[in-house]
Amino acid sequence: MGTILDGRALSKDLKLALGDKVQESGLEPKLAVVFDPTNDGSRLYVGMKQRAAAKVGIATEDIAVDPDVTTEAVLKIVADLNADDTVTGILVQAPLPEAVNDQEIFSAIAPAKDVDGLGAYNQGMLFGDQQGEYAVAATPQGVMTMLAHYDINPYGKKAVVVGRSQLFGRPMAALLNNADATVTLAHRYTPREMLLAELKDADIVVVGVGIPNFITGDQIKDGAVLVDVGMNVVDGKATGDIDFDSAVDKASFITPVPGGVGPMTIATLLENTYQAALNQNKQ
Ligand SMILES: NC(=O)C1=CN([C@@H]2O[C@H](COP(=O)(O)OP(=O)(O)OC[C@H]3O[C@@H](n4cnc5c(N)ncnc54)[C@H](OP(=O)(O)O)[C@@H]3O)[C@@H](O)[C@H]2O)C=CC1
Ligand SMILES: Nc1nc(=O)c2c([nH]1)NC[C@@H]1CN(c3ccc(C(=O)N[C@@H](CCC(=O)O)C(=O)O)cc3)C=[N+]21
Repeated sequence: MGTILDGRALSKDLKLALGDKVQESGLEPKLAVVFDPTNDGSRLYVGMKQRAAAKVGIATEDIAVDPDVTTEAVLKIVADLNADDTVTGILVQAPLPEAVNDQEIFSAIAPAKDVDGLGAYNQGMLFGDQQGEYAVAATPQGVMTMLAHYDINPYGKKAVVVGRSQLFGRPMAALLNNADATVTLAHRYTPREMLLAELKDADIVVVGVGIPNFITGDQIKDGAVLVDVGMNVVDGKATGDIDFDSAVDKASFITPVPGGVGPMTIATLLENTYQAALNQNKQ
């Protein structure tokens, strides 16, 4: 049976250490969270992020947008937060209402306050594998932290990332590439046979498409590392994109859902928020 990559336990340790760092720093980080309160997922995840922030000494301020809000109105909200010196980090929880172009909003966040690393500046730094201080998207960065914790080194490995969103797949592929894996980035238009051939050959598979049990044990190589980013609700329960029961015996390592990538995302967001406050204080 594969070893469980226990994101919940690791995130607890990270948050404990972070709480100490925040306290010792004397900083007062404040994270502004812009979100659509009519989206059930956003309400749930924003609530989780705020409770976790409070525990490590990071203040939050929520800014709920109206369902009929325009891109212009959200750009104004972001501009005001950029100009507010008491706000050290800004998180725009995706998705915002239909009419809003999320990517345009991410890129309007001042790079130093873009704690989710989703704006063009921070993503550009990541894609160029640039040196220096910049925030990396919390979900893929959390996955890398988890791999490192379990001594899983992507160097020289074949990695397949399924899903290519700005939030997950694109930065995930960039991080694995920067770590010297050979990376395939699959998506909706990857022919089924091509995807299956890639999966059979992959040492590391990271999946986030939003389809319950999209990947099954028979599709993967013996001893593969499986990371499940998917977060679906099936019969009221959090369910991933990997069919855990059929995959666990073939994998060398596997993340559970819940308790895998999700908690790592939150811990990483908080670390990014502390780091942003620290960097702003240096200037
Ligand atoms: N645990 C966590 O911390 C997080 C979990 N999530 C979860 O991860 C999942 C994906 O989220 P997100 O990236 O934001 O979602 P998006 O809807 O933005 O992206 C979904 C991606 O999956 C691809 N896709 C859809 N269908 C298929 C298919 N049949 N075969 C291959 N690829 C396919 C899409 O391809 P195309 O680009 O061609 O349309 C797209 O790139 C969701 O379940 C979400 O809840 C997301 C972020 C954080
Ligand atoms: N700008 C932005 N940044 C994000 O990071 C972002 C986003 N927008 N939009 C939506 C997705 C989704 N997401 C999750 C984070 C944690 C859990 C999480 O902790 N899940 C628990 C389970 C929760 C449950 O039981 O339902 C777990 O996996 O153990 C889930 C999902 C962050 N996202």
